[in-house]
Amino acid sequence: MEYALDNVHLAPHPIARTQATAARLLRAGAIVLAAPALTTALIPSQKGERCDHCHRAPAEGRRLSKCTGCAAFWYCGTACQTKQWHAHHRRICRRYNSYAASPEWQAMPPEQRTDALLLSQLLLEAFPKDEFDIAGAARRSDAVAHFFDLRKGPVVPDSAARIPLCRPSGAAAAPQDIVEDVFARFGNNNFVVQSHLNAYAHGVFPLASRVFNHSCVPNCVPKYIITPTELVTMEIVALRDVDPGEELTLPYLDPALPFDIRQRALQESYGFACNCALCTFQRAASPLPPLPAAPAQLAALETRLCQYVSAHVLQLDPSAPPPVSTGADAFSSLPRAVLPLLGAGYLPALSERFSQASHEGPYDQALPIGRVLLALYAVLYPPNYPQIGLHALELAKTAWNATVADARPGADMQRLEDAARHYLALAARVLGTYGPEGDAGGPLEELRALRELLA
Ligand SMILES: C[S@@+](CC[C@H](N)C(=O)[O-])C[C@H]1O[C@@H](n2cnc3c(N)ncnc32)[C@H](O)[C@@H]1O
Repeated sequence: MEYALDNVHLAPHPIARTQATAARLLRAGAIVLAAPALTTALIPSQKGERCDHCHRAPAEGRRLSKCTGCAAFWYCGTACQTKQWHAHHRRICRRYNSYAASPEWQAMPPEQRTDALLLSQLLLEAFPKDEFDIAGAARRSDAVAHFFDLRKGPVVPDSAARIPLCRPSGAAAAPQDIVEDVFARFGNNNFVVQSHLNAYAHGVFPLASRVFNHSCVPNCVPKYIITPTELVTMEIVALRDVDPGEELTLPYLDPALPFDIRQRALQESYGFACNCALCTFQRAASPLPPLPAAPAQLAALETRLCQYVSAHVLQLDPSAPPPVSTGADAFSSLPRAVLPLLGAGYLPALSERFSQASHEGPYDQALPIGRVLLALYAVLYPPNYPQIGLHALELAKTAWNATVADARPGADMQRLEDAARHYLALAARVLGTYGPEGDAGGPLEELRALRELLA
């Protein structure tokens, strides 16, 4: 199989079959590859909220129109409806409601319903005339050819192989071996489609799946471009400058998840043991020492973490000198004393505390919590990872809110404004690298608005 890839070479890989390497110097923010979707399906909570074809949410004052046949698919216009009708919907429109009312469908959890529909659609698109000939289907469409060139995931449990399908009436049912052949590639290849990091659909993007391996210290991330009347496109963005010949990797899961959870998920869903630099570091550090029970001791560890990050990774405060990087990954020279902060439970609890304080106030008190969270993100995520940018934006908004809502005699307005500007500049750098994606508005718009307030 030949791939027309300008920025990427496919080179052999001892375990993962192939790896993508940079064909030339790729700068931070470069779009390494644009991969169109073969098919997508909205998650249940988004049905009726977005167009089932192009995923646009209706503009204010506008409504989506329902398919008059099944009243279960929604479109932003006739162009989208016509495209989806011809792609697959005409064959299942009449069957959809009895399918969705069936006990098998009702028994499925929401994510599995999305995958069941995705599987039904993919079979309809790959075999429009019910001929069920994989070689013939691959000859007709590059995307289908790329899909059948994907690796299968670990063994599919029997129950999952019998996932209920929405089948067209009066047509030959896809043979079970073909259904299983297709479904076996779902768990380790498909993507959760997001807008501003909020999941809203599942999608099959065969070219991206064929090309990129995983790392918990990735140098690229996917983002999703919503275009009227088109299926969503995935763009792979470089997070930093990548030298020619370096492997290009994506995160298959959130690198900030605890080490053992990442390992288990990668083994169960993707069939490999991750040996990236972060996993190697965390494997050597296991088992982690427990978190101290005394609040003062915990606070001392948090201070130590922030000192390390300020000195070597990221300027946490406007008045601090720029960090002196060690040149290695941020976690590799982490002081042993702060290892308890990498334990399961600490990050989610800290994130919850920040979220609560930054929404309810007092905002000034949310800032030190958010600063520790930023330090932890700077250790666990690679530079320019979008979560760092979104969190820096939240910190900037929290500091600005503190200047407005917490205004009181003696409050240090200048310090708060300086903090807001500092976090805003960080957010702009990171989110600027990630670039526009997803729904209109969103973080880049919020950045612009806050910049005007601070001018
Ligand atoms: C989305 S595909 C990636 C493309 C893959 N190289 C190929 O040739 O199709 C996912 C599969 O690639 C392999 N893989 C991806 N990242 C890996 C890694 N870091 N180490 C070992 N295998 C990996 C696993 O077999 C996984 O199920």
